[in-house]
Amino acid sequence: MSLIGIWYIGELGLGLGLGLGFVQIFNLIVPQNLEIKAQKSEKFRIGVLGASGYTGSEIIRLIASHPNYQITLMTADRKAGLSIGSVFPHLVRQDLPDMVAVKDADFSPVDAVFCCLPHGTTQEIIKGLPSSLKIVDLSADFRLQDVAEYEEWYGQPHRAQELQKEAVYGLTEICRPEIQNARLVANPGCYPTSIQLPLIPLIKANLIEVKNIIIDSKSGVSGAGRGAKEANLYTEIAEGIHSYGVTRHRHGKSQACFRHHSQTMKRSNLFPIGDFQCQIEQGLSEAAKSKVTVSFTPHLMPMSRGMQSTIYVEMAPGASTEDLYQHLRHFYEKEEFVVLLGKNEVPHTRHVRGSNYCLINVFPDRIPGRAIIISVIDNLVKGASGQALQNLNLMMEKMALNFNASAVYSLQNLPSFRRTQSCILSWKPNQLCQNTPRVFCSMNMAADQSGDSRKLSIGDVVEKARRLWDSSPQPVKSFPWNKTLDNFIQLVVDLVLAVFKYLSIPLFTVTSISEMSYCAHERKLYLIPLPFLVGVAVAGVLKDAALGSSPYLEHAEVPWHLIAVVIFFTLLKFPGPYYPYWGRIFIPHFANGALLRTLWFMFLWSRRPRRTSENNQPALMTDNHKTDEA
Ligand SMILES: NC(=O)C1=CN([C@@H]2O[C@H](COP(=O)(O)OP(=O)(O)OC[C@H]3O[C@@H](n4cnc5c(N)ncnc54)[C@H](OP(=O)(O)O)[C@@H]3O)[C@@H](O)[C@H]2O)C=CC1
Ligand SMILES: CC(=O)N[C@@H](CCC(=O)OP(=O)(O)O)C(=O)O
Repeated sequence: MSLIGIWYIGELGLGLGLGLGFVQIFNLIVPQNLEIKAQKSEKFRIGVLGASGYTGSEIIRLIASHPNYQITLMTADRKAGLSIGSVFPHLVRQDLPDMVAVKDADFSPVDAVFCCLPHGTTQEIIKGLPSSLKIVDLSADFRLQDVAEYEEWYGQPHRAQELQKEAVYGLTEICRPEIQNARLVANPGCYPTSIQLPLIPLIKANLIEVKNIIIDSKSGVSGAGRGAKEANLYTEIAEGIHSYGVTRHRHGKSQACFRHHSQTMKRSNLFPIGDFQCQIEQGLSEAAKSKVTVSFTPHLMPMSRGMQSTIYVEMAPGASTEDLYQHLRHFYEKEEFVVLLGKNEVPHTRHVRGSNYCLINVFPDRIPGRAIIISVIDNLVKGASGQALQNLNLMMEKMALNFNASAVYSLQNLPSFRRTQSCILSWKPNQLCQNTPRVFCSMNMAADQSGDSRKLSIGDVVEKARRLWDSSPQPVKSFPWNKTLDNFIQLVVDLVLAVFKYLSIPLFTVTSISEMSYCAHERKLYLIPLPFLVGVAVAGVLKDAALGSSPYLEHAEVPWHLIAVVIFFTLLKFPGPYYPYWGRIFIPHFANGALLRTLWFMFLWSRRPRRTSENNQPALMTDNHKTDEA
């Protein structure tokens, strides 16, 4: 029993020793494989169509501190030809190109675009964009899956029906896998975002009834865009609130109608506000797998930005508000931007100004069996540009992997790229210093207004580190940190390999002793040379057969055929104690013979004369080459 134990340990030791010996030889043969190349990260080039609008300017503000994006193109309509600083002074320190008209735009230096244009205009423009571009569209033009319904609501055929087929709805937290693979993402509107984020998980979990859902939403005036409209004048909005699109808002319910505040304008300027199967019902019906109809009334509030949706629902039989709350909390616990507040805490629009958060809470209604859900967002960030940036981050993640595939770029830079999904958007203007210059939120943004003060995320810590880095003296910044790290890693690897290399010799000795001891115990010591020599011969035959089958192997950078032989014979040795009697006498020695001969081949391989770069061709020896050499 003890002999078998020694034999078994010895066998494991030999396998380990040989494996590590091969690693060392592999290392000698292809040192360039371990070389970590410190590559300077390149940035994706971004176009913002509609940069002079509210959502466009928010995209620019958010991208200003994005480590992987750089804006190379901006368009405007009436403001074409102007600099962004002259339109939005809070962006004056940005080093950005002037805005141009879409028809004059050059899309060649662009990898992806945010399309922040009015509905209707967008389809035509997107249709004309190069098909290589990734697109996040903030308008309503690609949100409805059925183009017939688009036609019904907008009174004209959808002008990019092929694109509609590939468009993916961009409710980030719900549609993440589809967004990752998309080329064209239809960003949800602000109302549908604030409503669907709490409702879809509850409907999917059958925790609420899909009938009798009542939604009361309130929006800041920036939701209507920057264009001058009589209904959005200060005197029309201040010191009061009003509902609009009652029973017929395009996000909520289905009747051809026009934006309330346009009604004093000429009819040709009117804006259709009805989508037949509107977004909210489209999303909720998909979650419920049956038609869902909601009561939805939007309101205009005397505030520049922010949105609250108060949602009244009937709970499923047996469900409690605690169940609803716990389900949502669990559903979003790994999400950076959707946060369930503590018990009894009421979400305020003030708490999300300028941030990408959606704050949610669930309260019991006084009517038994009903619950009240409150959800707040910033309509311009989570309701538009912030979510659009989240979506582009997802879409570009795959591209980042191919971006510089030859280098270790993906390993070195992808984590930081991923982090941008959270840290870049949880950036709190006026609270944390970013890459200079600092960019402030355009509309009435004051200190402490934008973030959730309780939340100190990893993003904050990263930002602090970045601040520290930015303020470091130049010698610290120019020190070759990457190379130092590479050298350190190389040193550790060399040390580990050296330790194992010298360990493999005693391990091999122990192994041989254990195998011979077993044979001696069985009085079969005299038989050992036989399987050993057969193993030696078989290894030679296998090597020659491999080289004969593929001439590439002779000049390959790595002796794959020898590695394969080693793996085969090591595996052959592993089940040693379980072989029948004669198998235990013969097989380990047979494998040892083959392994030793293969190790010798590897040693010769590592000492073989290297080809020079001029002599780098003859991987495949053609007859011509042979003649030339002769
Ligand atoms: N505001 C919000 O809260 C939300 C808006 N959205 C959607 O995002 C899109 C943009 O909204 P928002 O930024 O508020 O709108 P704005 O009115 O503030 O901006 C519109 C932008 O589009 C440009 N533009 C207007 N007409 C044309 C045209 N015919 N050709 C080319 N460019 C044109 C404008 O240029 P110029 O200024 O030079 O005229 C401006 O840059 C809309 O589809 C909107 O529904 C979605 C969610 C929320
Ligand atoms: C206050 C105001 O006018 N709000 C806009 C909605 C903004 C929004 O949700 O964006 P989408 O239009 O792109 O969906 C409206 O009611 O039409």
